[in-house]
Amino acid sequence: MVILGLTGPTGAGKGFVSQRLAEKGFAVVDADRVAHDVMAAGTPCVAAIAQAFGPDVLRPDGSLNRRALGALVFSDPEKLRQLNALSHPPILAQIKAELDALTAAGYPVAVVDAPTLFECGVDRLCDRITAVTAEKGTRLARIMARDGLDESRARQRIAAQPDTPFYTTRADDILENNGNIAALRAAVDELAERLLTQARAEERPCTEK
Ligand SMILES: CC(C)(COP(=O)(O)OP(=O)(O)OC[C@H]1O[C@@H](n2cnc3c(N)ncnc32)[C@H](O)[C@@H]1O)[C@@H](O)C(=O)NCCC(=O)NCCS
Ligand SMILES: Nc1ncnc2c1ncn2[C@@H]1O[C@H](COP(=O)(O)OP(=O)(O)OP(=O)(O)O)[C@@H](O)[C@H]1O
Repeated sequence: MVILGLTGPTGAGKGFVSQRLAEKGFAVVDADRVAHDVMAAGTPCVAAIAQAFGPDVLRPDGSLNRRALGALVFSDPEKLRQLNALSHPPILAQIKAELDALTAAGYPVAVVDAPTLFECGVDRLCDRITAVTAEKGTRLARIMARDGLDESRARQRIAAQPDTPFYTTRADDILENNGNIAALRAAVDELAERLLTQARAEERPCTEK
């Protein structure tokens, strides 16, 4: 199975790209969804987070108060490092397990959509990596609209992530998403064709010299 890692900074358009690849029939593992699963109420990860950050990061029902935790970690690099150290190992283990299951089920291509692909170590599971990028002002406007963030919160979230070259210098392909949705869709469809070609080449028995 060919594994494509999809990464890039917040608001660049990874979610749209992975949704389009899913429409094309590819299996998609959404690292944000996996993160929600491993940090659900009652998990060892949430217990460790509450111990490290205090009871205010929990709701009365024991679930994570994501807004409160986000406000803490996105304004303090040391706290973000601490959260990553607690959350990334179980996220990586769960993604690996899901990819193993997809391989066993015979999928030709799987896509992992992960904003922290490199930080989590998920890049080491991937055959190809595509970085989705867009200009900072565009990303700012997109996440303010999508997540209902005020401008300072949105800027804080962008500042908590590495700059664009961190992603582009480590990726095999770059999808620049500064245009309209139709342009992005066309670029994704072209990427999908290339992935299928690679998957077919891997499946071909080695009878040719
Ligand atoms: C801090 C948390 C609780 C905030 O939750 P909230 O629901 O408000 O935001 P959400 O998870 O949707 O994240 C919004 C965006 O922030 C960025 N982001 C998330 N985690 C990180 C991180 N560790 N480092 C840098 N950017 C991050 C991503 O672009 C993400 O899409 C949450 O982001 C979290 O638990 N992060 C640590 C786990 C992680 O790295 N998740 C990313 C998937 S591997
Ligand atoms: N080319 C585009 N034109 C207009 N809106 C766009 C475009 N690309 C993405 N969007 C919108 O911008 C928002 C951010 O895109 P998306 O959620 O795909 O980003 P992301 O890279 O997954 O971000 P995050 O890491 O924060 O989850 C979404 O509401 C999406 O619909």
